[in-house]
Amino acid sequence: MNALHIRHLAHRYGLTQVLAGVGLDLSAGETLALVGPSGCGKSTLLHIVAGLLRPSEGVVSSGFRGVGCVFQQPRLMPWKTALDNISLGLKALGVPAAARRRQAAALAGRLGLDAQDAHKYPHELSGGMQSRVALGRALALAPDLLLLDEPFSALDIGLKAELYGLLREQVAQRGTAVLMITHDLMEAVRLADRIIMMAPGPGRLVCEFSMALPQAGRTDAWVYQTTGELMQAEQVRIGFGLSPGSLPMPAHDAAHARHAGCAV
Ligand SMILES: Nc1ncnc2c1ncn2[C@@H]1O[C@H](COP(=O)(O)OP(=O)(O)OP(=O)(O)O)[C@@H](O)[C@H]1O
Repeated sequence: MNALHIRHLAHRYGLTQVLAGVGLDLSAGETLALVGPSGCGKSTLLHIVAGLLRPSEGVVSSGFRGVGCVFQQPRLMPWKTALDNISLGLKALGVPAAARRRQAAALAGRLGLDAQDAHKYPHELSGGMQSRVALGRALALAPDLLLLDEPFSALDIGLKAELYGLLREQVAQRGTAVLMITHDLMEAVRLADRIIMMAPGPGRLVCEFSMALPQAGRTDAWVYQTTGELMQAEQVRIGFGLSPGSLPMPAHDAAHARHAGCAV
C-alpha cells in the first residue's frame, strides 16, 4: 500500500536548527493535519516531503507516485490564464489540448471560478481566487498524495465549505492521502483523521490526536464540541499561545478532554 514514512528527520538553515527528531507515517486515504505556532517548521517539513528541500538528517521514504502541492504562495505562472495554470500539469502528462481545457474548466467550476475568472491572468485574480487556481492545478493531476499549506486560509466560509467537500470527495473516491498545514483547529478537526501538534525551538512533534469519528459521520455539532475539547488539552493551549486554564470548561467537556488523548 502507498505510504509515507519519515524517521529521525532534522533540518537546519545554516546554523539554525528548525526541525529535530521528526517521525511520522501517512497511509493512502488518510488525512493528517499539522498544527502549531508560526515558525515551528511546518512549511519546512512540507517542503522536505515535497522533495523541494533536502533534510539535514533523517529518512523520508514515500511510496506515493503522484504528488500535488499547494503552498502558502499560489506560485501561478503570471503569463498564463487561470484555466491554463490549472491544466499545466495535464500538458506535461501529454493530455490532448481539448481534453485539457475540458478537465480544467470542469475543475474551475467546482472551485467556484466562473467562466470570466477562468480566463483572467493571476494579477487580475483575488488572493482567494489564486489559491483556488493553485488547488485546481494540484487536483488536476489526480495525485495520490496532496500536500497542502494553509490552502483555505484566504477563503470565505461558504467557499471553504465547498472546497472541504471537494477535498473529502478526492480522499473518499481516490484514496488520496493528505498532509495539510492549518492554523485553524476546527478545520483540522473537520477534515483530518489525525492531528499532530508541533512546537518550536527546534520544531518537533509534541502531541497527536486521533479523531474518534470517520470523516463522513462528522456533524457541525461534533466538530464544534471536539474542537472545544481539544482546546482544553495543555499542549494545544500552549501551541496556540493560550495560558493553561484561561478558558472556563464545563464539567462534561473536562471529562471529554481527558478522553481526547495525546500521543506521539
Ligand atoms: N529559506 C530559509 N532560510 C532560513 N531560514 C528559514 C528559511 N525558511 C524558513 N526559515 C526559518 O525556519 C523556521 C521555520 O519556518 P517555517 O516556514 O517552516 O515555519 P512554519 O511553522 O511553517 O511557519 P508559519 O506557520 O508562519 O508559516 C522559521 O524560523 C523561519 O524563519
